[in-house]
Amino acid sequence: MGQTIAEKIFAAHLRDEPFPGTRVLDLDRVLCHEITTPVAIADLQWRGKDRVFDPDKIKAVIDHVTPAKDSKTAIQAKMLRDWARRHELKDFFDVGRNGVCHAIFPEKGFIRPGFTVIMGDSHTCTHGAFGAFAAGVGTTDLEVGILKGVCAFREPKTIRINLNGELPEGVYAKDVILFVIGQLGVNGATDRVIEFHGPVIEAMSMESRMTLCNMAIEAGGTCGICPPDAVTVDYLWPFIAEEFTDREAALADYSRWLPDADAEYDKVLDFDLSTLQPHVTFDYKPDCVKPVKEMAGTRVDQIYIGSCTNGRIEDLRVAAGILKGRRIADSVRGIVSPATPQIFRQAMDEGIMDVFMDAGFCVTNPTCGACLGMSNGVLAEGEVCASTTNRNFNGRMGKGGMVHLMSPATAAATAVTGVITDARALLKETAA
Ligand SMILES: CC(C)[C@H](C(=O)O)[C@@H](O)C(=O)O
Ligand code: SF4
Repeated sequence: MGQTIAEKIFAAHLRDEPFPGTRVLDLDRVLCHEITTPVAIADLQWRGKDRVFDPDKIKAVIDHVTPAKDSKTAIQAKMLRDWARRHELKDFFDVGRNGVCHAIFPEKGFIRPGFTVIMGDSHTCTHGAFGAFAAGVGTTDLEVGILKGVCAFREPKTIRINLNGELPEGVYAKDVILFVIGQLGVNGATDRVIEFHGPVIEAMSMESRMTLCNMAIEAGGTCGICPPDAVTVDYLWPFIAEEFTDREAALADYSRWLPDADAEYDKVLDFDLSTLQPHVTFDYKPDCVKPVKEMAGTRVDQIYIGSCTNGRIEDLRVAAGILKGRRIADSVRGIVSPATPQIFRQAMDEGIMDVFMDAGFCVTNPTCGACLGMSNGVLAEGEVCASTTNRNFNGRMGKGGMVHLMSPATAAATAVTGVITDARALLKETAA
């Protein structure tokens, strides 16, 4: 019987099969941040097991609230920092060099096709964009991962989603994933891996594929996976050039992770996206989605562009394309958080930061901050935020606040008008 991508990765990493349906896998990466890892560190210390399985394979960053905003977050950061130093982790990103975990780790080339990756963070699924199996885990699994470099998973069942056609202009990966979550529902992929296929994926950059896989968890998915291809190889080339004679050789090697033609899927879904509209969420669940035009005119107070979903250079470029020569509405405040220092610098070099500042945006350092309502843009009760993030749960960005999830293009257009707006209308104006 043929295998899916996840089944191939599982077979190549199998360490043990303690019970039928459960597989213990060797891990290639254990990723850490300052919110969940300190809990694991404290417990390992308490058990007298303050050790790490491999200081090269464990990567750590302070990203959720940084620089620290109060004593609590300062202590969390210090615990991670002291631990990273104590165990001589090869890669640890502290203030000044830090960025949002799911943006900075791929940017440094840490994720490769066929890898197994865990992190104490639900959006670890992002890394599946590279053809890896990447899953968010709880504290106990994180502790075992740190200590032994293994993790137990259920046998992977996969939903295959074929994204057919060609995305219309002004429609982006975020619109695709919001639409897909709307179709699946918030539990539609629970305990399932989502394999994305089709011409829409093939045409996507790695940044867009990360946006797509990032929100697999919002449909309950363990991991979103894109098949590795020439786009993957091009993105990784600076990091893998010494391993392979040329890009063709890398592509040939990575092709072993592609699913077999006779792979068995739990479900296969086909969507033709040739007429897809920009999408936005309403209410407090990520599967409550509508075309932007049905929400047009909805008042907002704040616009947030950033996060592990949409804080990458491609996102900032799209938003700046709409903001250039325009100012945000007097009734709103705009906040942009480039997801990593490299993205920040690139945006400065390309004049994108000037566009944001001229438009009236506040530019913050790279951090999760506002995304989970912890710093740099918390909403007051009754306030509404147009946001490029991935969660619209009640109070997510501040108690009593409401979040509408959307693409960077829709967010930028909404900043200009002060109400939810289809960016294509503004783009037409620019062209005229
Ligand atoms: C802090 C962390 C545990 C959390 C997560 O796992 O998702 C955060 O990143 C989020 O997005 O809410
Ligand atoms: S940017 Fe938001 S969703 Fe992503 S890891 Fe940070 S808090 Fe979680």
